[in-house]
Order: sequence, then C-alpha cells, then structure tokens
Amino acid sequence: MPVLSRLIPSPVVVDIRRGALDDLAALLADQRISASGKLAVAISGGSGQALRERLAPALPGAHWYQVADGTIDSAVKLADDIKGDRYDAVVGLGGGKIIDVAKYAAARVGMPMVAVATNLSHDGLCSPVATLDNDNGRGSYGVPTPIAVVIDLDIIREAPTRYVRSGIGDAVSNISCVADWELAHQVNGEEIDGLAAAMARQAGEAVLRHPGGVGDDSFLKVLAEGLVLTGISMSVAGDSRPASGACHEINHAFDLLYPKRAASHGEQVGLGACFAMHLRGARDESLLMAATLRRHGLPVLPDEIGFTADEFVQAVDYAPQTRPGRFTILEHLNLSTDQIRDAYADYAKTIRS
Ligand SMILES: NC(=O)C1=CN([C@@H]2O[C@H](COP(=O)(O)OP(=O)(O)OC[C@H]3O[C@@H](n4cnc5c(N)ncnc54)[C@H](OP(=O)(O)O)[C@@H]3O)[C@@H](O)[C@H]2O)C=CC1
Ligand SMILES: O=C(CO)COP(=O)(O)O
Repeated sequence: MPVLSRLIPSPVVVDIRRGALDDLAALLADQRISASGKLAVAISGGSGQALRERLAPALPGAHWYQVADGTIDSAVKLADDIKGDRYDAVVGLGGGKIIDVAKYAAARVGMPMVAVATNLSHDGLCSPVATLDNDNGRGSYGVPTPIAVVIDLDIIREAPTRYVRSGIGDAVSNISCVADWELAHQVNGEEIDGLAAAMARQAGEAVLRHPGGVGDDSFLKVLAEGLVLTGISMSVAGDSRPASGACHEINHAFDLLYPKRAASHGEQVGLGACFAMHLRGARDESLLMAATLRRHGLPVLPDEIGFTADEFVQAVDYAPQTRPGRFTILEHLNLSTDQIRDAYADYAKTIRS
C-alpha cells in the first residue's frame, strides 16, 4: 500500500512578534498546554535571572530552575528536580543551551516542552534534538519537538547582537548541509527526504537573500521563521541531517579541540559552510555565502575568530570523528592533512581576492 500522507511532529503554536512574552501565560492556557499555570521554567544564571524578575509577576504559578551549563548532567539534574512535581510543562527560556537542557529534561520526565528563545543564534529552538556535552565530548539526543515556540522580538533586540547574527550562520549553513545530504544520496544511496531538504534549503536561501539586517524586524522575522522551519525540517527527517553537515562537524571539532576559545555555534558553522562549499567546488555559492556573512559582520576566515590557519586545518582533519557514520564532503574527499592545508590556502586566497 502506498503511503498517502504523513503526520509531521510540529509545535501547536509558533508565536514570533514583539511583546509575545507578555501573553505567554494566556497563550499556554488557551492552548490547554498549561491550564493551571504550573510551569517549570529553566533559565540561565546570567541573562535568565533578569528575565525572571521581569516575567515572574505574569507567571505566578511558575517555579524557576537555574541551569548551570549545557551538559547532560545538568539536564538529568533538572529532570530529577522537577519530576516529583505535577507541572503542566517545562519551559526552556534562554539561548540554545538552556533550550536543549529543558528539552532533554522534559523528555526524561514525559512533560511537554515550550521553547522560549531569547536569542536567535541557533536552529535548535524548534528541533527534535538536544545537543548536550557529555563525557565523550558532545552528543545529539533525540527528543520530542517542542509543543510551542515563542520568540519575542523585543527580547531578541536586547540580546547581544553577536547572538542574533550567529543564527544567520546556522540558517545559511543549511545550504551546505543539504548539499552534503544529496552527496550521500548520490554516492551511498542514503535515503533523502525531499520535504525536509526543501524546508531546510529554503530557510537558508531566504536568510541568504534577504537584503535587511539584524536591526530591522522584517529581517528578524525571516531569520526566526527560518530557524523554526529548520527545526521542523529535522522533525520531518527524524534527525538533524538537513541542518547538520561538514560545517557542523567542523564546528563540533572547534568546540572539542579548543573548548575555552571556541566561538559561537552559528559563527563556526557559517565559516565551516563557506569552506565546505568551496571544497565541493561550488565556488560561486561559497563566495555568495561569504559575502552575505561578511555583510552581517560574521566571520569567514579562522583568524576572524582567533584561530590560526594550522588550528583550522587540525579542526577540519578531526571533524569527521565528531559524527561517526555521517557522510559529508569531508568523508567523501577523505583529504590528508597536507591536502586540507592546500585546500584551505586556496579557500583563503579566493576569499581574500
Ligand atoms: N538542538 C539543536 O538542534 C541545536 C542545538 N544547538 C546548540 O545550541 C547551543 C548554542 O546556542 P547559543 O544560544 O549560541 O548558546 P548559549 O545558550 O550559550 O547562548 C549564547 C549567549 O546568549 C546569551 N543570551 C541569550 N539570550 C539573551 C538575552 N535575551 N539577553 C542577553 N543575553 C542573552 C547567553 O547568556 P546567558 O548564558 O547569560 O543566558 C549566552 O551568553 C550549542 O550548545 C549548540 O550545540 C545549536 C543548533 C541546533
Ligand atoms: O547543530 C545542529 C543543527 O544546527 C545539530 O546538529 P548535530 O546533529 O551535528 O549536533
């Protein structure tokens, strides 16, 4: 029997606008996500504390949990802390780390999870994945898709610009991730989901080609929507494949090899995507991507985030080990260290010319 349709796990509410957080309690009540208002809200010890002071009066039934970091230990601790209480939902209110910890904790205790993104630096705000540091480095854990996603553009405007721009790198990198997926399909026959690929690629293209910047709401909306759609593309695919490729392996390698110096996720994947496009011979696309990232003040060369050429070469060399089993342009070319050095020299020359 052919399959005539399919259900896509997706949030019941996506609310992206100025002032969205003012209506959070009403929205959760209206949608029957939290009729009692009893919520476990995960926040960071930094920006989360200030948000707590502002939001607490509007969320009288909330209990606030400070999360130390983005490790699996913190996620398990949060799950242990909330499991005895009968919360309606877990709210992850913060950047990517807090949202991932909240997603994992909610999954562990079987509660719905509401993602309230306070920056736009990553596409994890609506994905069925929690990326957490563990004893072996970092893992991506499958979790349910958030039941609701709320992005208040007033809050986003208060976040450090760096952590808004970063999301441009993550969104645009989708173009390289999908190219890696198509390569794996051609070379290895890996199954590719056309809908997931289309959603991820179009999210990347919309951000790539938008003439605006992080200072205007129309651009912020397209960026936020692109990040949400990218998350849903991962739900369609069943894993992070449409939004994670060679660029992400390079990013994970930076994080693992240089943990104290690593730049932000979006900065690293954007740079990695420009390099990966160059490696696959898509020189015009690589240059267009680099020009766009530059226009937004994002890095396209390692020295722009404090790394030498040699450190970048080491990261690219190590990158395939970060996601064993994933096939990208890096595994396909299987370059030696010297070949990576030559490829990087060619990339840097092209970018600088
Ligand atoms: N699950 C998935 O599918 C994906 C997960 N990720 C993961 O997401 C993480 C990256 O997310 P990212 O958001 O960059 O990292 P963080 O969560 O560390 O947030 C980055 C910075 O933004 C600050 N911040 C956030 N919101 C505000 C605000 N409104 N005002 C002031 N400061 C703010 C945080 O401050 P403070 O710490 O003080 O709150 C922090 O310094 C990585 O761990 C990455 O692996 C990335 C892509 C996909
Ligand atoms: O960061 C991600 C998507 O942007 C998740 O990808 P990974 O599966 O490589 O952790």
